[in-house]
Amino acid sequence: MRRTPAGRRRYCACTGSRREKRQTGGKPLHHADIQGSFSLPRRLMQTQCDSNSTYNEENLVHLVADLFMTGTETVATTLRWALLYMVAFPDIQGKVQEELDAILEGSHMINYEDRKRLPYTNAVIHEIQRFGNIVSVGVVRKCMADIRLHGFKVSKGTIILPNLSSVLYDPEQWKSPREFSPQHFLQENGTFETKEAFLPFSSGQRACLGEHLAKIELFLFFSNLLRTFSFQIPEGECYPRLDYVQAATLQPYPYRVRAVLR
Ligand code: HEM
Repeated sequence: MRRTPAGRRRYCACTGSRREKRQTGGKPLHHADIQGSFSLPRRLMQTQCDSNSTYNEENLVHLVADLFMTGTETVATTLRWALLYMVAFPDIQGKVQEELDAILEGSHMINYEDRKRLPYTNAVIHEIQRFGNIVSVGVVRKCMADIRLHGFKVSKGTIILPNLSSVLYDPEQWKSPREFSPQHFLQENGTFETKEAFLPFSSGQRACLGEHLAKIELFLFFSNLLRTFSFQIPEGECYPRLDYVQAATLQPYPYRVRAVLR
């Protein structure tokens, strides 16, 4: 937030009552006056006077904070589950590495398109997300109107929590929902297939905005890590816990891992 030397925020006076306004000799500042004194992004300056625009400094700050929070915690937590499952199920880790070695040429820099040539690796990443189920109860939403949903009346103002675990662990959708099994995403001939019930990013109009970015990040980090290192339980350490700690997302218990250069 930009401040004047006196420490007060400076906004264009024509942006509406919610905005703090600085008076100069009794006259409110107009955005044209502010423009010269500090630099808001040009586009933001243009929308300051448009009361219908939601593109303003306050929203921008919230959006950037959202992106940092939703964009870092989620992928990092999924990768922590990924390494945990790889040390817990070394045979699956071995099969991923076999596939990476067989398909990718030595000096090839992995890119997202490569997932199409790596069905087993892709299936393992999907299973990590399904089994890890990090956003088990989705983001809190509020119903904006009286509606009927599958015969149920939902009143305006009702708080709704989408239960994503109910689909990710649905026994009617998955052969062995409580087991870590990449086969959930593989056809009999080894071809990758996703499922409608694979909804770690939720669905509908307010589904995760970062889904595509998250998928790219997960694929690139996971495949590069497994191509370079083998992950093991350090000598003398117990088999790691696979249950979760409840936080904003479902987290693995802290664990130590040994990364051996391949
Ligand atoms: C493994 C990674 C991720 C998972 C599992 C995940 C999951 C979710 C879920 C379940 C929601 C709630 C959707 C709903 O309420 O129906 C959500 C919302 C959101 N996610 Fe993600 N997310 C991930 C990564 C990211 C990344 C990388 C970004 C951005 C860089 C991001 C940005 C957002 C935003 C902005 C929303 C709010 C969307 C809205 O309210 O319209 N997410 N995410």
